Amino acid sequence: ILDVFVAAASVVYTYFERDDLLPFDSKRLEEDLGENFFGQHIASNVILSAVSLFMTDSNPNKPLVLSFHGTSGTGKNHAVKIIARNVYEKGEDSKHVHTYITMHHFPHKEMADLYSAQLKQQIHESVSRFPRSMFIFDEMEKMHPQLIDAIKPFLDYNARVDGVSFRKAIFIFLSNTAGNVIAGVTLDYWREGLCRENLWMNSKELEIKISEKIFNDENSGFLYSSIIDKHLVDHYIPFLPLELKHVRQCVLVEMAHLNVPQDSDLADEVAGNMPYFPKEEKIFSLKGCKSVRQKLALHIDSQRPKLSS
Ligand SMILES: Nc1ncnc2c1ncn2[C@@H]1O[C@H](COP(=O)(O)OP(=O)(O)OP(=O)(O)O)[C@@H](O)[C@H]1O
Repeated sequence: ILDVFVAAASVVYTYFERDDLLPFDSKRLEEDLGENFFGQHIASNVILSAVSLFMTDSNPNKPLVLSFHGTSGTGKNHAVKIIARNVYEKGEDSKHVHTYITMHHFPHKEMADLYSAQLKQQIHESVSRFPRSMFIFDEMEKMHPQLIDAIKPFLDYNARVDGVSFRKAIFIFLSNTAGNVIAGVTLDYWREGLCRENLWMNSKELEIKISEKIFNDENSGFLYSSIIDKHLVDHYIPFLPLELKHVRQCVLVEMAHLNVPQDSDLADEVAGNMPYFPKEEKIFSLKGCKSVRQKLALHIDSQRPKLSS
C-alpha cells in the first residue's frame, strides 16, 4: 500500500511540477529573441545561453540569478516577458511568475521588517508548490538592502530552506543602476566609428565598469547588500541605449499591434520625432522604445479627418 501511495504521490508531484511549464526549446527562444528583441546583442546572447543551460539541466546546483541593467525603455521588462513566454504556457501571466515592483510593493522603508518576513514566506511557499517558479524584482536600485538580504538565502549554492530546495527557481533583478555607464561606453564606441555589434562584455572594460558602478553606487541597494560579496548573481547583463533604427523597428511592431498597415514613412516619422541624446549627435533614444505605441497612436489620430464642431 505504501508503494502505491508513493507512486501516486510521485505522479501528482510530476503533474504539478509540469503544470504550465512548456517543454523547453532553445531554438524557439533564439528565434523569439532574434525576431522581437532589437539592438541588444549582448543581452540576447547571455540570456539565450544562461536560460538554455539552466532549463536543460535537470539538477542545477543553484537557482538562476540574472541582473538586468540599462536606462529606461531599453527592453529589460520586455526581455523578462520573452523569457517567461518561453518557459511557461501562459508566459508572464503564469501563476508561477511573481513580480515585485519596489515602490509599489515595498513603498515604506520603515516597514522593511514586515516586508522581509512576507517576502520570505511568499518565495518559500511558491517554490515549495512549484520549484520552477520565477521571481522578478523591478526597480532593484530602490529596494531596501534588508529586503535584498532577505532574498539571499534563496539564491545560494544548493539553497535549501526549511526542507525546500530553490535550485530550480529563476530570479531576475531589473535596475537602471549603471545605465549611464553602459550608455557612455556605447557612445564612446560609436564616436570611434566602431560597429555596435562588436561591443561585448570584455570590450572597453564594459564588465568591470558595470560592476564598479553597481558595487559603488550609493543609490543602489546592492551596495549595502551581501548578495554581491557572495557572488550569487550569475550574470550582470547590460542593456545598450537604442538607436533610431531600433526605435523604428519598435514602431513597426506597434503598427501590427494596433492593426494598422505597415507604413515605412510613418515609421520613420514617429521614430524621428522621439527625443535623442547626446544633444549634439542625437544618437540614442532618450526613452528607448518606451511610449512608442502612444506616439504612433497620436500620429495616426492626427492624420484622421477632424470632425467639425
Ligand atoms: N530592445 C527592445 N526590443 C524590442 N522592443 C523593445 C525593446 N526595448 C523596449 N521595447 C519596447 O518598449 C516597451 C518598453 O520597454 P521596457 O518596459 O522593456 O523597458 P525597461 O528597460 O524595462 O524600462 P524601465 O527601466 O523604465 O522599466 C516594451 O514593452 C517593448 O514593447
